Parts: sequence; structure tokens; C-alpha cells
Amino acid sequence: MASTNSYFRSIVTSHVEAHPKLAYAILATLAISVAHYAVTSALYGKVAHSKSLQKTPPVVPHFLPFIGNVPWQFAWSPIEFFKSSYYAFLQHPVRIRLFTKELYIIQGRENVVAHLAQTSTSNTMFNASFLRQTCAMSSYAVERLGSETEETPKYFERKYLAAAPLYAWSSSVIHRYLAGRSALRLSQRFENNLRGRIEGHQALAVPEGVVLNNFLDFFIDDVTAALLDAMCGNGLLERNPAFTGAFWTFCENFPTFMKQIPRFLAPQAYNAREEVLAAVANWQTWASENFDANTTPLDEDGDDPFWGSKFFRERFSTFVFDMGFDARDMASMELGFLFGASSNVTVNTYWCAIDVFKDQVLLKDIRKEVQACKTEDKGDLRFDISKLIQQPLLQAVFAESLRLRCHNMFIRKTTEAINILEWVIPKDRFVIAWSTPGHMDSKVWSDTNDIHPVDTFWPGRFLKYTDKSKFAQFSLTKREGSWLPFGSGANLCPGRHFAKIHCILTLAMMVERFDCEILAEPKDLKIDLSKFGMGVLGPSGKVAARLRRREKKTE
Ligand code: HEM
Repeated sequence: MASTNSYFRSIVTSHVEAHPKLAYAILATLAISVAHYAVTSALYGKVAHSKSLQKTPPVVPHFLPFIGNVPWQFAWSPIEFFKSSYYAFLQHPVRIRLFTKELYIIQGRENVVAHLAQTSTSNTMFNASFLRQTCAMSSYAVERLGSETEETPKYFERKYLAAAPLYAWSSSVIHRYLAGRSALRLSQRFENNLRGRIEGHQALAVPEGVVLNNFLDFFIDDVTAALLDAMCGNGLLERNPAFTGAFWTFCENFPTFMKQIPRFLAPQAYNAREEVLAAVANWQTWASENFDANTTPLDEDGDDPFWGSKFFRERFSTFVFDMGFDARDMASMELGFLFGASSNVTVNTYWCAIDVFKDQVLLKDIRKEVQACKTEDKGDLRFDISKLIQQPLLQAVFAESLRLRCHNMFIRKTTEAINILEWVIPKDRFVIAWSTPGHMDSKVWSDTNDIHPVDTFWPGRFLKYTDKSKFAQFSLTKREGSWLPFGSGANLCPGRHFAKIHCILTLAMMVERFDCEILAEPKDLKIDLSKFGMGVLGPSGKVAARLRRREKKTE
């Protein structure tokens, strides 16, 4: 050891002698870094331990004054970062400096819930970059949407959220579409379409079934198609038969667009986007040319066959005819909506099907729950949906898959100084919260023996046995702020109820009709981290599966 030390000492001494300026510069940088770290640590400790009820989140200590906190581990292993980093697991907000930027990171479940409940923080910045970068909306249209001087239709009273008038109006129209009777009709259309697609599936036609090289294809070609038809009527897919494939390429490339990867590095992604934008514009132009308010028959809810629903018809009419938006920009806006309505929900349903079919015990229990909800002819694929979506194990599978694979980043800008419990955040600051620390908190989700570690799929986390019933009940009690796949508070996802129906209904139909062999080892079922922070993470590769008609055994 002594000889190693003297060896290094001799190397350092020889370098100092050979390059004295460089050596002193390095030593000075080291000294400054250590001093800077000591000062930022002292300041951090002072604020973090202060008993004040009005304090600003402390800056996380860092070595380099102009560079700030560079979370290296986050870049290659974000989930591990959140599970193991000391600062990521703190239960109070902190500030991080990254070059010239300062970000407020909200941590601790109560703080996160209080933050997401804020109505004076704005997510316009995210909406604008999503529409411009991902959906290729023109800058002019994006600016109009974000402008404070635009006028909304007369009947609309501005929502309480800190959003520009047109965003607020658009959001309220979406909420109306996804609630009450309109949502019920959407679910019924989806159910009918999916039933038709499953009953007509080629896997049922031959005894040996079919092998799908990529199980996800079933969810893209059939489940997503059933959903798109339910929302847009048959016009979109009938007029553009290759739509679903290109649409999925577009959805999977969400990070490509948000990170502004240049076109020459991702030509397929940009081509797919052009294709789907043209298809949406084509469908909408055709629908507006063929719909006639005087002669087109409407159903009892005001929906028509060209537009699929009143929702798309009225949005087009207001934005394009009344406000003068370009039809191409409208296609961008609706492509954004279709993405939000399909991407997360489809991937989560895919994972749930894998989890259920590869575990024979779970499959048997799920089939029992599904069987108990059959209506009419027992051979038919019809269910009592309200009973189905209340089944404990089905709900637990849905919730557990989202806990494990849905990683959201909630980014907002303060429009005035706000208080998050005892923490004060000034005006015009960027504030970020993540779902991941809550989703991966073993104190909340694991038992004392850690038999089911938080990074494994185990629906039992959501099941509770009570004195009142001998059967397990689904429960989210005491998990507020630790289960945030749909966000919380002011901007809570308006599609969450439909998402649950989508997943549980698809699972029910699949387990009733199919036997499915997942042709992959557990180690091959990896998630793709490139979309981390942007919703439900997809698979990192293709997973093959054999799908065939269910063989009913006497159980
Ligand atoms: C598993 C499926 C889903 C997940 C994980 C999910 C997640 C989310 C999240 C995290 C947000 C933003 C919340 C915030 O910023 O605080 C959101 C917003 C939104 N979601 Fe979902 N969502 C899902 C399914 C759906 C479905 C099925 C639809 C439509 C049918 C939908 C439509 C929307 C819309 C329109 C917004 C924006 C609302 C607004 O700006 O007012 N989502 N979703």
C-alpha cells in the first residue's frame, strides 16, 4: 500500500512539475467545488430543518457552481434513481439548479397532492410543446390557443384553471364528452366493436390458433381499431385502412417528437406523422362535406355516422367555421386527442393481458370473476359492465399494472406565488412532481417481509380483507398521492373511468374467448424506458404469443 501511495505521489508531483498551470487550475477547481458543496449543504440543512411555516424549498447541494445538480443516474436508469437517490426520496420539496435553470421538485405525498390541486398553476407550456412538437400544429395556431385575448363561444364561462381561454374551453368540452351519458355511449360503442373484432378473429377459426410474432399487434390492429371506430365512427379507418399501423408508429415516437430528434435520424416517425395527419384531415373534410344539419339522421344523443360523435362535429364547427382555424391545425389538435385517448390505455391493457395469461392461478381467478358478470346467453360475450368493473381482482390487476408501469412527470408553471402546505413557491417558476417515487415506495406498497418487492407485479397490494366480508375488496385507501397514473386534483385525467372500462372489458372478452400462451421468458418482458415520465411504458421488444379458441375445461 505504501508503495502504491508513493507511486501516485510521484506521478502527481511529476505532472505538477511538467504542467504547473493546468495542475493549479485543477486544484483550484477542486477547492472551489468542495467549498461550494460545503456552503450549499449548510444552506440546505438550515432550510430543511427550519420550523418556519413559510419557507422556500432548499437548493440541493452541488459541487459545481455554474453547472448545478446533474442527475446522471436519472439519464440511464430513472426508476433506480427514484428508488435509491437520497434526494429523490425526501419527503419535502427541493430546488435543483441545472445550468441557468432552476426547478422546484415537489416531493412527499401530501405535498404532491396539494401541488396537483393548485388551480393557479398552468400546464399551457406542456400543451403548447405537445401540439407544436408532437402534433405538428402551426406556430400561429399554437399561439392563438395560448393567447389571453381569444374569445370562447358565448355560452362558455371560463373554467377556474389558470389556462388561456381556448385551452380552458377545449378542456371543458373534452370533460363533457368523457362524462355521463356521452361516456356511456362511447363505452357501448367500444364494447360492440371489440366484440365484433374478437368474434371474427382468425385465431378462432383454426383449432391450433395463430402465433402472433408481436402480441402488441392484437392491441393495435383490433383493440385500438375498436376504440378509434367508437370515437370517430367508421369513416376514419374505412377511408384510411392503413391508419392504425401508422398511428401506432406515431404514438410510439412521442419521445422522438418531444425531444425534437431530427428527421434524418427518425424518418419513419415523421413519415408516419404525416400519414396520420393527412388521414385525420381527410376524414374530417369528408365528414364536414357529407354531414347536413337538415338531413343527416342523428341518434338520440345527437351523434351522427360521419363524425362518429357530436364531440368531433361541434369542435370542428367551432374551431374551423366560427374561429377560422385551419383544417390542418384542427387535424393536429384531434390527432393529439386520439393519442391521449389511445396510447396509455392500449399499452396498459396489453401488459394486463400478459400478466393474466402467463399466471395460470391468476387466470383462473380472473375467469371466475368474469363468469360471474355474464349476462343473457352464457356463450355470448356480453357482461354486466357495472358489476364487471367492480370486481376486486380485475380492478387490482388494472391498478397494479399502472402502478408498476405508468411513470408521469407533472410539470406546471406558477402564475402567482403559491403555497404548498408550508412551502412557498414564487410566481413564474417551473414546478415538477413525479408519480414514480409514490409508485415505488416500499413503505406504502410492500409488506414488512418484502415478499413482493415494489418492482414486481402483484395485484394483492390492492386487495384488503375486512371483517364485513370473507372476500377480498379492492382498496386504494391510505394510498392518496402514492398512486397517480391519472394525476390528481385540478388536471385529473378525464378519461380515467373509460380507461378502466377499456382495460377490464378487453381482458374479460379475451379470457372468455381465448387461451393465450405468452411465448417469452419473464426476463424478456422488459419495459422501454425511453418514454419515462410520459405515461405507461411500452415493451422494449416484441413478445410473441399463441392465441387460440379457449378450451373449456370442467373446473
Ligand atoms: C391508462 C390510461 C390513461 C392514463 C395513464 C392517463 C393519464 C393522464 C394524465 C397523467 C393526464 C394529465 C394529468 C395532469 O396533467 O395532471 C391525462 C390527461 C388527459 N387524458 Fe388521460 N390517461 C389515460 C387514459 C385516457 C383516455 C382513455 C382518454 C380519453 C378517452 C384520456 C384523455 C385525456 C385528456 C383529454 C387529458 C387532458 C385533459 C385536459 O387537458 O383537460 N386519457 N391523462
